[in-house]
Amino acid sequence: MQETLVLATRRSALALAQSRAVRAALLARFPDLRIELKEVVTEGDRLLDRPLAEVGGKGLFVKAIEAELLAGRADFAVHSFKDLPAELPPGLAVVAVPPREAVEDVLVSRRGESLATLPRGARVGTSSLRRAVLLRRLRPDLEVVPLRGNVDTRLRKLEAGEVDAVILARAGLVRLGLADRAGEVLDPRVFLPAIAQGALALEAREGDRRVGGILRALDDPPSAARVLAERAFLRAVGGNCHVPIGAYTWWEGEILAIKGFVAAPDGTSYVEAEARGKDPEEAARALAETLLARGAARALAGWANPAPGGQDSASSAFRPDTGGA
Ligand SMILES: NCc1[nH]cc(CCC(=O)O)c1CC(=O)O
Repeated sequence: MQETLVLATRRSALALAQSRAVRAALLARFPDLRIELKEVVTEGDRLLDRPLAEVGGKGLFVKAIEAELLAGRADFAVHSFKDLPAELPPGLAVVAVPPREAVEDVLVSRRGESLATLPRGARVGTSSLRRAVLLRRLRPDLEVVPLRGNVDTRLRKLEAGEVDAVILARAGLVRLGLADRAGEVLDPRVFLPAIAQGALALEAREGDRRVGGILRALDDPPSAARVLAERAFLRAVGGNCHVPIGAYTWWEGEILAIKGFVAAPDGTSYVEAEARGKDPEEAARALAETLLARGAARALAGWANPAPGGQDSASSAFRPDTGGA
C-alpha cells in the first residue's frame, strides 16, 4: 500500500518553496511515499498589512498550521525555525532539522551600496526589532523605517523606491532562487542573526512514530544542536518576541561556540558576549548568565516596564523576525 502524508503549508512563496524542497528530499529517500500539500491561510497572512502589535505576536503564522496537525487533518509542517515561538503547544514536536541554509542577513540596496557606503540618512526598511537595533548601532545616521510583507513584497517596495535598502535573511533569498539579489552579506558575528535563522523545523505530532520515522531521515544533528543552543539561549534570558535578541553559533571541532546579544527595544542597554562548551545547552546557559550579569536584565526590564506615556514607538512599529516570510 502506498503511504500518503499530508504536509500543511502556508501559501507564501517562501513557505511553498520550503515545503516543496522538503517534499522532494523525502521522495528522493522514500520513492513509494506520497506527499500531499495542504495550503492553509494563517491569521498572520490575512493581516499582513496591519501593525503586528495590533493583531498579536509570535505564533500568528503557525497557529492555524498547528491546529491542522493537532486535529489530524495534516501530518507534518515545514516552518522557518525562526518563526516558531520558544515553546511549542503540547502534543507537537520538532522531529527533524534538515541541514541548515545560510544564517546571515544581507543588505539589498537600490544602487548597490553596502551598509558602509549608504549615504547619510538613507532609508532602510525592516520591521524586525533586532535588525533595527543592529542598524542603529552600526549606522546611527540611517533612517530605519518599518516595512512589512513577504520577502517578494519587500523587494518590490525596494524597487518602487519606498526605501533605499532592505535587510533580509540570506536563506530566504536562496530558497526563493533569488540568491543573486543578495547584495552585501553582513558578518554574522557583528550583525548577529535571529535565533534559528536559516534553519527549517519539521513539526509533527509528538509520538507519531510513523511520521517521525520518515521525517527523521532528513535530520542533520550538527544543525539541530546549533538551533537547540540558540533556542536554549532565548529561553534562558527570558527573551520573547518583544526583545531584540540574536545569536550566532559555530562549531570549533567538538566544541559549540555561541555569541549572542540582547538589548532594550529602543536599542539601549545592548550587551553581547560569547561562550563555549561541549554541551550546546550548557554553552547557551553560560552565555545567558554572562549577559544577565552584564546588564541584560536591564534590557529585558526595559520592555517589561515601558516608559509611561506610551513612548515605545520601537516596540509598536517593529516586531521580531517572525512572520511575513
Ligand atoms: N521574517 C520572516 C522570515 N522568516 C524566515 C525568513 C527567511 C528564512 C529563514 O531565516 O529561515 C524570513 C524572511 C526574512 O527574515 O528575511
